[in-house]
Amino acid sequence: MNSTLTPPTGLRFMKMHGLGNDFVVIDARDGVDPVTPALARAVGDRNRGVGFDQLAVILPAQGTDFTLEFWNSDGSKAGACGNATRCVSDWMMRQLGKDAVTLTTARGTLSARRREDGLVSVNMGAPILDAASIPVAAEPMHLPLAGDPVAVGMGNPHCIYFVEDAEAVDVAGLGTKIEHDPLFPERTNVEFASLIAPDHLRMRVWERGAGITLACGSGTCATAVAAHLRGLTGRHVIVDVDGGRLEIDWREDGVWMTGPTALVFDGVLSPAFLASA
Ligand SMILES: N[C@@H](CCC[C@H](N)C(=O)O)C(=O)O
Repeated sequence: MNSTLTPPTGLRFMKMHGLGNDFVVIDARDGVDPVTPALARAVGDRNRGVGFDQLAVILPAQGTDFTLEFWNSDGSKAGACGNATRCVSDWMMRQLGKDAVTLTTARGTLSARRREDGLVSVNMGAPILDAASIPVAAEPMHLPLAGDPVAVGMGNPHCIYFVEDAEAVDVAGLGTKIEHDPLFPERTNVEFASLIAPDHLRMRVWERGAGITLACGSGTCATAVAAHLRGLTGRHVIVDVDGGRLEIDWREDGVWMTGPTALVFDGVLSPAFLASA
């Protein structure tokens, strides 16, 4: 028997995605958190590992139903990941036999629930609009950069450009440049959005630590907040991203994001792979 294909022991994982924003999820509630930056990079390698945009680790509850931490495929940590939060919350709701859960993340306590249409909503909390907390070294509503972008924090930093045609933007070229702009001491995610109607946006994204992704939940929330603050939209918007459609509702109690979730497969990282990571 080939021990690499059928390891006697190893590390179990699930593969999930929300609108093509894909995740490896490790349930570490019963043991120690196994993830290091090197392991995150190795698992995130789409040729030699499993491949993901983000790695989500479920950790023991801390006064909520569970704790969730996030890694990017470059081995950096992220304070928020909206789509992974929706996907893991959906799985946890099924595990716990509930239609709503609360979770602890680096940005605080979040809540999620299943809607009657089967889509999963998460309250991503209030947007962060003060420069020091985003963090960004300028006035967030009008950054001193060509194109007049807005900075918004959702537990992670976002730099949002409103453009005539999001399809025409060189997302990789501009995204990598802005991600590393000195205005952002912790780097930034970068969104390019165009207005379709006062309740409808088109958005493309460059994610800090992951590059172009098909969707970014926190980025979609940040873009909806920025669009409303700029007077372009109301507080409820549909956002078309490369991987599909998200619904954002900025309410009194926080920014709610709703969309589909998918569990694709589960598997085991072999001892040989873990030893080489
Ligand atoms: N895909 C995510 C965001 C993931 C984290 C981001 N790349 C960061 O470093 O802040 C989402 O759905 O929110």
